[in-house]
Amino acid sequence: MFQIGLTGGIASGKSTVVAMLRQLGAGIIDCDQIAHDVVRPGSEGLKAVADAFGPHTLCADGTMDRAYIGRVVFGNREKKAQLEGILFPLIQRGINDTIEIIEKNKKNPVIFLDMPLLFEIKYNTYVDEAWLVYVDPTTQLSRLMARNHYTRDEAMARIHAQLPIDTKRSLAQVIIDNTGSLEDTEEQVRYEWHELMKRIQSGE
Ligand SMILES: CC(C)(COP(=O)(O)OP(=O)(O)OC[C@H]1O[C@@H](n2cnc3c(N)ncnc32)[C@H](O)[C@@H]1O)[C@@H](O)C(=O)NCCC(=O)NCCS
Ligand SMILES: Nc1ncnc2c1ncn2[C@@H]1O[C@H](COP(=O)(O)OP(=O)(O)OP(=O)(O)O)[C@@H](O)[C@H]1O
Repeated sequence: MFQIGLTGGIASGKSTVVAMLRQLGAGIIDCDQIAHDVVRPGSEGLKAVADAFGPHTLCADGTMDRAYIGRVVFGNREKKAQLEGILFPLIQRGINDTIEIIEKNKKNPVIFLDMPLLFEIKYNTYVDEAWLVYVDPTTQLSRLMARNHYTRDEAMARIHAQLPIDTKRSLAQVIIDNTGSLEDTEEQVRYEWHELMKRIQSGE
């Protein structure tokens, strides 16, 4: 089944575009959601993170203190690599399981993997196409700060934890520019979806 890696910078609008693609009939794999699932309370993933990052990893209710871990890893290359070393294999297993389920259902002509780190972990070599949700850096910063109530420094630490958006632009086959209005983005998504259906039907 045709697989597309959908990526972008943090707060570029991946979830927003994914909602539009789901409406059009795409199968979706949300890697952020899988990353949350693998550290659910009582999971092997959360135990491994707590063993590595100490007692502050856990909130009183047994869930992972995401804000604490975020403060530790964003802006610290070694700590981020340590967390990724624990979670990536578990996330990969979750992706494979989900692809199997979607392919068995045979309801979707194409699967979009919503993967923030598609290019960072070179996963683009495993998919048929890479689509980028682009947003200009100024708009990205203001949307991230508004959505997560981060300070400018907190937002920048997260933006700089990924490849520069222009590097991602050079690696993508399709670019959806989400800088403008949601209506403008929706028009681009519809156009690219219909172009994709033509490519799949012609067997390109
Ligand atoms: C560090 C954590 C705990 C912070 O949790 P928090 O709830 O604040 O953020 P959330 O998980 O919603 O991620 C928000 C955005 O941060 C960015 N981000 C997440 N992980 C990473 C990473 N390892 N490197 C760079 N950016 C990342 C992505 O753009 C993501 O969409 C969390 O991001 C995490 O567990 N990251 C490691 C797993 C991972 O790499 N997931 C992303 C790819 S699947
Ligand atoms: N075209 C747009 N115009 C105005 N606001 C937008 C637009 N697209 C997205 N947003 C807003 O910007 C924020 C980020 O969008 P979204 O959550 O879809 O990004 P994301 O790439 O999925 O984020 P993350 O990397 O954190 O998962 C949200 O608050 C969303 O409502």
